[in-house]
Amino acid sequence: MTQMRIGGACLNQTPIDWKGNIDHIKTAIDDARNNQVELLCLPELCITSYGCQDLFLAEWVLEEALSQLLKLLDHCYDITVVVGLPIILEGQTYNTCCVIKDQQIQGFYAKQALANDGIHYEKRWFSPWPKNTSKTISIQESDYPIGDITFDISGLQVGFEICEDAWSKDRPAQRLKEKNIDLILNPSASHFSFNKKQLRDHLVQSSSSEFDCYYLYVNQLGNESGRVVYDGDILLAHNDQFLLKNRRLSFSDYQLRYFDINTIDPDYLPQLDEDFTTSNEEFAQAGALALFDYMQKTFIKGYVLSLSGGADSSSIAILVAHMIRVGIAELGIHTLATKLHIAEGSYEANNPHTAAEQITEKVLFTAYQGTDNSSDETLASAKNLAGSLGATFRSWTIDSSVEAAHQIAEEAIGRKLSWDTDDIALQNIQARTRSPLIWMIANIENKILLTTSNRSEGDVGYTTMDGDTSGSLAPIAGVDKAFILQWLQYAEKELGYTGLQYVNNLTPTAELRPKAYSQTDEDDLMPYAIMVAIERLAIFQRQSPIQVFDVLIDQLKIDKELLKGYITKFHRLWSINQWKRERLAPSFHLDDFNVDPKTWCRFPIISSGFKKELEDLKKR
Ligand SMILES: Nc1ncnc2c1ncn2[C@@H]1O[C@H](COP(=O)(O)OP(=O)(O)OC[C@H]2O[C@@H]([n+]3cccc(C(=O)O)c3)[C@H](O)[C@@H]2O)[C@@H](O)[C@H]1O
Ligand SMILES: Nc1ncnc2c1ncn2[C@@H]1O[C@H](COP(=O)(O)OP(=O)(O)OP(=O)(O)O)[C@@H](O)[C@H]1O
Ligand SMILES: NC(=O)CC[C@H](N)C(=O)O
Repeated sequence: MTQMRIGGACLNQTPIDWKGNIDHIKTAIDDARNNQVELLCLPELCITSYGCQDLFLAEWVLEEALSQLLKLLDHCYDITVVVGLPIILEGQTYNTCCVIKDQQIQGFYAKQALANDGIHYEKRWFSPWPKNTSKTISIQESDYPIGDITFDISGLQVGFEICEDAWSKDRPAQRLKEKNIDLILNPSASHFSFNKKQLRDHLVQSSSSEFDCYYLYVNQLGNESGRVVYDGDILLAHNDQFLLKNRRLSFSDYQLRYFDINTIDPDYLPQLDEDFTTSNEEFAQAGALALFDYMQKTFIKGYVLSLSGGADSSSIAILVAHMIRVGIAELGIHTLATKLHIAEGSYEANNPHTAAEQITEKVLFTAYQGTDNSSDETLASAKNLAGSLGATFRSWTIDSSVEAAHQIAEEAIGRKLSWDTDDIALQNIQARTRSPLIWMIANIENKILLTTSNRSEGDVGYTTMDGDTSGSLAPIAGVDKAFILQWLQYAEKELGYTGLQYVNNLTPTAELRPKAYSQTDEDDLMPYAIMVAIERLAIFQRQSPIQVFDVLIDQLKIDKELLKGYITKFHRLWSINQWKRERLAPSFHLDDFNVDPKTWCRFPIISSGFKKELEDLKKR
């Protein structure tokens, strides 16, 4: 029974940031060595970073990755390190991890099952390694084994699964069991989505008993390349028991956890950190982390937000403020400020509460842009919320610009505009008039304009293109409106953002029609709860309109014709608005699906719009 201190380190990497990535790797190795860790596992593809996309098709990237690996060897003294990188062999690129023991390469395990569903497109870049085979790769005149291989590390028999390998039916672990492997290492890049942690936990725990081994799982961390957040799990299990479990979604560059396996010390206890459990907790932390990494990695000076006092824009203001507050709590004031490029001396270094407000004022610029159709309630809501967070807040009206646009358009078309004939155009010009002003502030302040699009709006195109869609990052476009509404209640009551009390008492409205029309989103569309139910079946579960109807007629207990109307409206609006989804700003993947064509959901821009299927539904 080989006793050994084994460890895992999650890393927050960035595509082709060679220096930054290697620095994180070296720091984690030093930390591990200083703590007498003998075997350290790092995440999948951590030299290049996982999200390099088509850069993996560029030969120079593969060459540079190998050259970085070779430069890293010297640093791997008195320790065994598992480090991930792409490797090219006989014209094929493989997703591998390299085992380095005391500065010497021992070989490369190559991934067999490539992740190619949901947000993953690995088959575009990599070839799957055929099971039960291995080859030799020559690097600088030395030969190393590569493929479906295992390693003897100081008497410990070690095998691998790289991320998707473990999620596939024909798992390498089944064959590793036959080889009496002691330890399976799983370097991963497994993206965050609500409640997915439970799947990972189950995978690691059950693998340890099913394959009768220690199972160590190490995930990538943070918003690596713009859209996707990685949880940074470090999990170790044996005999169905967890021995290591860290708190996910850390703001640190890396986290290290280690454990002495096969120890004879009966008092040596599992080290299990408290973690986020609910989707509400996860949304707050993952959203804040995604914005934090976006800001620190792009070197921008902060965020600009057109703040209406309604649910969508307010939820984004909270996420930005939360980024600063949890960042201070985890990293301390100075480190958080440094990472956000905030000058020392511009905040109180010893008072977290005051510093949070001072940093929020610098990072977040908000503006209320009223029209005749805006209400006192939304203005008060926006002002109070911004004030409670310490954000910069300005208020102005856009009526004169809207009026000027009316006059020019009326002259151009030779008639007066009216709400009876030009409803949508008159709504859209207001949303569009807000856009140039708030973009201008973003330009002046060198900040990113956040767009407030949510997933429900994306479904049905309930948003003005180049108006309220304006912006270069859409933090909440991955979640539906019903989720946002209930999350705001949670944020007020559980996270202590009491400035939300006004927001939480408003009914969602675009405030684009004159007040006499008393416009609400749900009157324009349908109840959000119904839209979310239709969306889940039609988009996530890929059911036909009739299949959606058959499920919901039992579930919702609403009038048959009314339900048919909602389903028809959803599909009609979904189809004609694909072009809009193609133009939404990049968003974070947070739920188990999204409607962003660049990640989870592809749909034709031109289609029949479910013509036959909706006619069939009518006859149901
Ligand atoms: N297939 C296609 N491919 C490419 N482009 C296409 C297209 N079909 C129409 N278009 C173009 O798109 C234009 C229509 O799109 P767009 O101008 O965005 O406007 P549209 O989608 O017609 O209207 C915007 C909707 O969003 C609602 N809204 C707006 C703003 C804020 C809020 C809120 O909740 O606060 C709600 C508003 O009440 C209205 O129902 C057409 O005039 C046409 O030029
Ligand atoms: N009076 C306003 N001042 C500033 N921005 C506004 C104003 N009205 C609308 N906007 C911008 O347009 C976006 C779209 O409006 P929308 O109504 O969809 O969102 P919301 O107002 O944040 O939430 P809700 O839909 O719950 O009212 C807002 O999020 C905001 O960015
Ligand atoms: N990198 C991967 O192989 C990821 C795929 C895996 N199914 C996950 O999401 O965790």
